[in-house]
Amino acid sequence: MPRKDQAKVHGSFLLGMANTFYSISALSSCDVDSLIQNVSAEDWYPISYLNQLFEALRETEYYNPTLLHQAGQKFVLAWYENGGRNLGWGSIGQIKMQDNSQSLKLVFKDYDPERLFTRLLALDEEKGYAVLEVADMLPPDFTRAIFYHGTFLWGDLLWLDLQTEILAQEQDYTHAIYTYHFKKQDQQYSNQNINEFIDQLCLSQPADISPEMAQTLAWKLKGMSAQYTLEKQINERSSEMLGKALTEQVRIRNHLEKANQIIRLQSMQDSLTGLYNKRYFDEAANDLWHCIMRQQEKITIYMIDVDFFKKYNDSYGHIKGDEALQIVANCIKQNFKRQEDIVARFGGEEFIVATTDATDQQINEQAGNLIDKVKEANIPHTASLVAKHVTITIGTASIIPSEKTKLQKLIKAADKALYVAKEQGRNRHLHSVN
Ligand SMILES: Nc1nc2c(ncn2[C@@H]2O[C@H](COP(=O)(O)OP(=O)(O)OP(=O)(O)O)[C@@H](O)[C@H]2O)c(=O)[nH]1
Repeated sequence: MPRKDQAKVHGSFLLGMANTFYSISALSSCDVDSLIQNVSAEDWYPISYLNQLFEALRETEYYNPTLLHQAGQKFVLAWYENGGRNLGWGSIGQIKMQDNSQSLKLVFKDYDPERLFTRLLALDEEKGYAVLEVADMLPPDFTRAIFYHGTFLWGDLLWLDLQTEILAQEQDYTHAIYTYHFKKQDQQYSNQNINEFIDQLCLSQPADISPEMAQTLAWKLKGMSAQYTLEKQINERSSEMLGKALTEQVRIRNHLEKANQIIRLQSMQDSLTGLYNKRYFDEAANDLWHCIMRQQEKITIYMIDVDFFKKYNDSYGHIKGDEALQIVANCIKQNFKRQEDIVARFGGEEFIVATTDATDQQINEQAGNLIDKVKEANIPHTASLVAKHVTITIGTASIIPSEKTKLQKLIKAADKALYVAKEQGRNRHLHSVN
């Protein structure tokens, strides 16, 4: 008798595990047959050999299903799979066999008697055979693939045959009663007398399921199958709904983001000219003020006012007045293009710019250029008292910010310069000397 962990495997063998179910059940009985023809069940393989074999198998295009290693319930198996190759390992946990001093004991493990029907039809410890009946939802092809026409050593039990009685056929499952025939391993049994033994066994121990029992089982299994189908449907439906909900959530979020962006933009923009509004200017100029204070540079404020704009509105109408303001706003935008320049509509026909222009010359140039740009825009203004086109007046003031000074004071100084420039005749620029 071989040691339990070095048990000898007799005959051919093909084992499929649940996770390889698809590849095996996809084979027809005929395919399984031809595969088994080439199976060579071998003695125990040492693990080092197995490792070598694993490596070799990776290089091989085709190979046959072979039990590479088995110790008790644990096994390692290689098999051919649709032109590819596969290796499996696992254990048989459902039924555990124990060998207690030569006598056979069956221990049912991990069994839910409510779920499956199992019973020992026959057990002869002296002769060493057992017949086990199991009702399951495993399709016969799968079960046959596990035990197909081979002998399988299970503990010290040799599996001999499998008979199937179909109870019910569902869309996904065949509910069946499987009758497993085991015998205690004994070297004296050749393949031939094993077959004789099976014949005897089948004759003497037919699986007897009463019609009532068969009906109860079929009903139970149908219930399980229906529950499974329902769960599957619910899962599919809930994932579909979840998918839709997530898509909707993303859509709403994008929509909200866009809306927020618009609101943010609207809250800082003047709708007529597209320039920043006064509120934004106050915040941004304040930041610039503190930044410039740290760097001890100059900050300059430009106050820009359209001349005789009331007269313009009176002569050309409010809509034309709006258009004129847009053109002037555009000229200002074109004139102050540096990143740190803050250009805003201060209110009405008045605009404000904060820059870091440092020298009087730079300030004069910028203001002069802007006056020229507005002139070049050539917006007719026959009611103006200083030109035939729209003109602007600019007042500027600059300072190196400090804790003692205030931005508002600088704006006031620029506004004062604007006022003085207006007094001096408009269409000009005046820089505050303070
Ligand atoms: N079309 C139009 N007019 C505006 C807008 N905002 C303010 N105004 C007009 O701008 C004019 C400003 O008039 P005033 O403050 O007297 O200034 P002004 O006529 O330009 O005179 P000076 O600045 O002294 O040259 C008013 O008639 C306002 O109605 C606007 O958005 N669109």
